[in-house]
Amino acid sequence: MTMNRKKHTITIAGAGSARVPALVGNLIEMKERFPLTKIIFYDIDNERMGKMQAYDELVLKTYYPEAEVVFTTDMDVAYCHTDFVFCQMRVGKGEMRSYDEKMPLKYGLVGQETCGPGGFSYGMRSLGAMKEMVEKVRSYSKDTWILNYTNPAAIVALGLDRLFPDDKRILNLCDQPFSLMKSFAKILEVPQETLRARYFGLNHFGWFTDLFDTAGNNYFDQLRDYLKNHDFKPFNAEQRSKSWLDTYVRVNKYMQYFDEYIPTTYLQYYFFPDEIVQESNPHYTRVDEARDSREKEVFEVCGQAVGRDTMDGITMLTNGVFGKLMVEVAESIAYDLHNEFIVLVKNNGIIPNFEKDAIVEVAGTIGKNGAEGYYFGNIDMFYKGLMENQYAYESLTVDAFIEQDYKKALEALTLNRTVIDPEKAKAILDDFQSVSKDYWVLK
Ligand SMILES: NC(=O)c1ccc[n+]([C@@H]2O[C@H](COP(=O)([O-])OP(=O)(O)OC[C@H]3O[C@@H](n4cnc5c(N)ncnc54)[C@H](O)[C@@H]3O)[C@@H](O)[C@H]2O)c1
Ligand SMILES: O=P(O)(O)OC[C@H]1O[C@H](O[C@H]2[C@H](O)[C@@H](O)[C@@H](O)O[C@@H]2CO)[C@H](O)[C@@H](O)[C@@H]1O
Ligand SMILES: [Mn+2]
Repeated sequence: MTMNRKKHTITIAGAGSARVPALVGNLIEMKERFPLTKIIFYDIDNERMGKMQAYDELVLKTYYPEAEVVFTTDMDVAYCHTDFVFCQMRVGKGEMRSYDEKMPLKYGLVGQETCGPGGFSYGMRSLGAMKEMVEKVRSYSKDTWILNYTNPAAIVALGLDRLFPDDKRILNLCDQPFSLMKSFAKILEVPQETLRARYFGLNHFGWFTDLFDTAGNNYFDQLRDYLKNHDFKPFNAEQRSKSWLDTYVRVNKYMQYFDEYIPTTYLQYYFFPDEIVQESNPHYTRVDEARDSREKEVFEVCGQAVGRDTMDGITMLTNGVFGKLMVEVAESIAYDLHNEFIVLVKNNGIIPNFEKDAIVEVAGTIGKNGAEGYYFGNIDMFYKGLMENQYAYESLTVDAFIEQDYKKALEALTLNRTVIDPEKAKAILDDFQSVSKDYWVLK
């Protein structure tokens, strides 16, 4: 189906991500909906990006010959002339994620990529590189859209809003609600494309409050009853690592206590930290599992393309979540479609009885001016208390980064529901500081 839409240039920042080959597949699948003239692959690590370059080049030469393809480690080449930045850096890479996930376990604290003390340390790292990226992009253009996956999205989104308050072309994304809705669709045996949700919270700290389809059929009570009586499995359970399968099942545990709404998988770290710590292996955490599964599989497929000039016998990778969401968001902006997504937006009264400056995660639409959240209304005391505490942690973390303020960092960690104890907060903060000198400094 030829749509003759305006063509764009995109820059993939963090192109050494093991998720990028599948993102390229999504771009190929959606070339009529979101056509491109040029794709710039940018990373600071040429060796890592190089592991996938032969594949990226071959699959695009085969299925997207009209697109110009550039690989670079030069920030200026990456950002000087581009319509969209698809940003997915892992600042400090797996090496630092390993510290994020392992060091807290020494103190009986949750070790996780985006939540708890690991999320604090990761947020401090990401804000530095993200600030540098935005400044570089904006030194060339105020019009380039920055679509960002770089985590922890909660800290990055709030920090960039504080650092660039007038920049209206930065949009932070999370694929978790989109991914969970795919799993809900499979459970309910309905097409995901027709499903719509209502949701509220902060990033990786929220709840589904409704689920219905475009024909007006409501599925929320049916889904909630299912999840109270059956193990929750992801739509792609057969492809997921054990730690993710365990994560999904803990949603059932949460709902044995609180079943008004359906929680994101990430809330478990704040409700069952001790159990999760007990089940954690301080020598082998999610980063190791991801390296030995997703990364290993992707690098193996990409390795098949080295020296080849056809894709014969080589699978084209795609991803029904990460890459698909990013491209659909870019499409909705580029052509002002106002499609519905779960979006990260400034509260500003969407939840009237919650902090107006918080970045909340709610249902909404995306068009040429970015994301607009649907009005949600007041939230009950239980959720308000949880979110105000979490927002205070997020806000103090951003302050600690901007002001290089040790005391605010300690306050942030002490507030975090997975830490609480100031002795442990100080111990983990000092440990993280000792390994983070290349990324952040506190005075
Ligand atoms: N928001 C979401 O819901 C969501 C979903 C999935 C992944 N992510 C995030 O996306 C990012 C990528 O994760 P992954 O596992 O796919 O990637 P990865 O760890 O496989 O690779 C990340 C790449 O980023 C590069 N990088 C680091 N600093 C950079 C910088 N300053 N400029 C350019 N590139 C830089 C690294 O060299 C590496 O090649 C992470 O932050 C991850 O947490 C977010
Ligand atoms: O542990 P990882 O590196 O495999 O994934 C961490 C990310 O997990 C979430 O995204 C998941 C998504 O929720 C899941 O269903 C599947 O589709 O993979 C996605 C990653 O592409 C979460 O939203 C991200 O913030 C995490 O970084
Ligand atoms: Mn996410």
